Amino acid sequence: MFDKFYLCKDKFVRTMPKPVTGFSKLSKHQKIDWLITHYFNKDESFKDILLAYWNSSQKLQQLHDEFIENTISNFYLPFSVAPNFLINHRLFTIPMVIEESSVVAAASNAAKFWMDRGGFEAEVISTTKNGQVHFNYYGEKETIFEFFNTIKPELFKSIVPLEASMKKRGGGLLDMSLVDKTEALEGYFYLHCTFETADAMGANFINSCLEQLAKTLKEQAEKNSLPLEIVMSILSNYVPECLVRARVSCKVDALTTPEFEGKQFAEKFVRAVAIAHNEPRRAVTHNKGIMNGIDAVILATGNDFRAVEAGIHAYASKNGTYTSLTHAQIKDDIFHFWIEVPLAIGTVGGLTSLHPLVKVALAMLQKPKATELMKIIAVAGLAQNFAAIKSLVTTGIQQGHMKMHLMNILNQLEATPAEKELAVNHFKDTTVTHSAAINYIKSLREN
Ligand SMILES: CC(C)(COP(=O)([O-])OP(=O)([O-])OC[C@H]1O[C@@H](n2cnc3c(N)ncnc32)[C@H](O)[C@@H]1OP(=O)([O-])[O-])[C@@H](O)C(=O)NCCC(=O)NCCSC(=O)C[C@@](C)(O)CC(=O)[O-]
Ligand SMILES: NC(=O)C1=CN([C@@H]2O[C@H](COP(=O)(O)OP(=O)(O)OC[C@H]3O[C@@H](n4cnc5c(N)ncnc54)[C@H](O)[C@@H]3O)[C@@H](O)[C@H]2O)C=CC1
Repeated sequence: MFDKFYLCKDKFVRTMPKPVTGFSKLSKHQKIDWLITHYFNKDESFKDILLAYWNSSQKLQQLHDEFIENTISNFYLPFSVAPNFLINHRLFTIPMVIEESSVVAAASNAAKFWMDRGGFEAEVISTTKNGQVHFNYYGEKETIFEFFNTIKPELFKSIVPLEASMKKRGGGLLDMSLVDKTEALEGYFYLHCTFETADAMGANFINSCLEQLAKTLKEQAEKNSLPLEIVMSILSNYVPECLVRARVSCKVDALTTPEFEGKQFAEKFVRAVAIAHNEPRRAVTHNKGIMNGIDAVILATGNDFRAVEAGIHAYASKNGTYTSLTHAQIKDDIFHFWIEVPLAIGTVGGLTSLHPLVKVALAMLQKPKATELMKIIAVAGLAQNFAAIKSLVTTGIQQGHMKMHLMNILNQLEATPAEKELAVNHFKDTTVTHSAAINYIKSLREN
């Protein structure tokens, strides 16, 4: 498999396999064979695994193959649902795609809890996206600002054909301004452009507009003998003007359950959120719990989770310190809990109309507009955070999480269906730990 071994600091190290050219032009089978030869010591069992995940429908498999490049197989994640989400008085079952046990149970648990207490309220605060044309200019500042103001109508005109359809949908380029960043970086300016993109996330639409704007800017600069150099044109995934808020509230007494007293629970809960507001080490984990919900719906609805993640974490740091995305308070004996997150997502475009399971997810959500989906996603994040904090300040996270994780441990131990049934019963009233599960299965097998 490897070309040769060589000695390095008294250890034998295997050399890297040879680089390959033209890999992208090989067929799928050839790509797999190349990998099996060069990385798997010709062990065909790896090939069997890859092939076992191919879809039996050739058409469906080809669709997946063509989503990205150099595809060799499919990587499954569970497609799950969390029912009983009452959002603005409408009941939803939310599709979730995630690998981590207990997330869906937690979302369902929080949904059920709040359904009995009036449900979630959600509102979209704003929907504006943005992008920049970054350029270098080392001349007089006054000249470039004057030039920009003169050619602004020309810039708008240059993208008219590109935005015609988007305009019909109520979207398009909203405005443009010239930003001077020379204090941060010598000679650095950018055109800051704002857009509405209706039901699309809009990345490709915005990028096309920006590239045309850059071209026009360059042409006009040349006409006016202005020494201006375009560096790049790209949308921003920081979208603090594309914001959604979701909230729950109820009387503190209404939080009382057989396990805990409402006032004490609410105070501890508010304290936990305050800790996340004041300590970045906690804030990161707190927000990770929120992203459990958000990412799962983003994935199920075919949206771009990298874009959403990057934007949300930047928003969590907007005041200079990384902090909680959720807020909680008790006012006049009412418990309030809310989230505010930027979400540039789409219900058309991208993968949304291509992946058959995304179609199922969007149909399950009653074919939402992008603004509706923003609300649902924010609610999923809030619910997830509520469930996690509820556990953290009462039973601790491990009790519920490990109860759900038990099946993964049993699968690792290759437990039989009978062993699984016995183990689930055994751990109903006993805390699950990895070693406790191993010992239990061991004891079953010894007897
Ligand atoms: C795990 C639970 C829900 C158990 O909670 P429980 O009270 O033991 O649940 P239950 O068995 O009494 O069932 C009540 C309801 O919970 C849901 N539920 C319950 N079990 C299931 C299941 N198997 N499948 C689907 N739904 C389930 C379901 O809605 C069910 O109602 P029903 O369907 O019976 O009418 C609870 O302990 C919980 O919410 N824990 C929090 C778990 C969590 O947050 N997990 C995320 C992973 S940990 C992490 O990554 C984030 C973290 C924690 O670090 C973030 C942070 O620090 O902030
Ligand atoms: N930095 C980033 O976030 C980047 C993301 N991307 C990718 O771009 C994709 C998203 O870009 P989009 O432009 O949204 O997708 P897209 O390129 O599929 O375009 C969506 C198109 O749908 C049409 N459309 C039909 N009905 C519409 C409606 N009701 N509202 C709005 N548009 C409607 C419009 O022509 C619109 O331009 C994602 O796959 C994302 O991963 C691409 C480049 C960079």
